[in-house]
Amino acid sequence: MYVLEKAPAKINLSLDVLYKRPDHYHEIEMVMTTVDLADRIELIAIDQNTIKIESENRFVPNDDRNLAYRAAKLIKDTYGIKQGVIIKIEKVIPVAAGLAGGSSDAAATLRGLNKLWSLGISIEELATLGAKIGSDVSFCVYNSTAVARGRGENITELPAPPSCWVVLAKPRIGVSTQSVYQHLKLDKVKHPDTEGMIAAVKAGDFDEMCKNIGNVLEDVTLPKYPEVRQIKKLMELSGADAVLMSGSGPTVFSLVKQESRACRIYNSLRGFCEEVYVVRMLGYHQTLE
Ligand SMILES: C[C@@](CO)(OP(=O)(O)O)[C@H](O)COP(=O)(O)OP(=O)(O)OC[C@H]1O[C@@H](n2ccc(N)nc2=O)[C@H](O)[C@@H]1O
Ligand SMILES: Nc1ncnc2c1ncn2[C@@H]1O[C@H](COP(=O)(O)OP(=O)(O)O)[C@@H](O)[C@H]1O
Repeated sequence: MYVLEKAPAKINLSLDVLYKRPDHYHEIEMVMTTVDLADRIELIAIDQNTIKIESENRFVPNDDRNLAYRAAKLIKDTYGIKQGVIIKIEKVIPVAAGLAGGSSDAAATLRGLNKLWSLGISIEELATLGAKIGSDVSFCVYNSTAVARGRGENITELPAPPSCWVVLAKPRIGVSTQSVYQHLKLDKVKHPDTEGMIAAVKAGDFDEMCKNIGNVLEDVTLPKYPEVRQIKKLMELSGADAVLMSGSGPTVFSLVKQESRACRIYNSLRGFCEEVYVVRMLGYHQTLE
């Protein structure tokens, strides 16, 4: 018996930080969606009561540090499951990129094991479990478009945004999410209009969506890593409708209506950046059933 799950990357259309909380997390408000750049997760039932991770990507741990391993352990411990599983991860999403690849693998594992072991857990319950693994996992469980509040685990779903091309470019640097949050000067940031973004998504208004795009974490990552700023500039000059850094970075994405422009941005970035992708905006949950 096996189950296949698609684990798409997320992008933050808007990301606002409201205040620092006593538990050292930040209270945030973000509009998030998914793009068609996805890891493939295969879950294979085995008789032995163990969890085994198989991945060929050298940046992905294949032990209990893997977020997919943690997801399987959590579901086994919570529901007293004595069966085991092999989790094969075919990595497509760049690692430590601000695209929540690890969180999406964990979420796909939660959804997939719910099917493999016929547990009948609701999506809300899976999202609550996911929050124990990381702040972005709850959103990734829904795997659609949503406003995320709290530390990221409080999810209100939205309709899929108007579809468009998304060009993603990741420079060869790693960014620590924790450090970016730590260095944020909240008294200095320009807050994005979250309500404006929500209204644009609900109305399916691409131009308004582009106007309301914003991410306060750029204030930390852009000055520290000039290559991220350069990628933004290059995308803007190449005709993107909107350009933003995803999450804490370093990936930058463009939203583009016209395919020919998406190709132009891709080509101008390829000479500068190794990891560049042109994909469609997804924004809704896809299954094989
Ligand atoms: C910035 C965002 C935006 O979507 O994404 P990424 O850039 O990581 O993709 C998220 O908020 C990241 O979510 P995630 O990567 O799951 O974070 P976690 O593992 O829970 O936390 C990593 C660290 O980030 C900080 N953190 C995270 C979330 C939050 N609301 N406030 C915080 O201050 C904390 O210092 C925490 O120790
Ligand atoms: N399944 C996984 N895929 C990718 N990274 C993982 C996974 N499990 C654990 N990690 C670890 O999580 C860290 C953050 O990875 P990732 O989720 O790709 O980035 P981000 O939080 O920037 O979106 C990586 O440094 C990696 O070592």
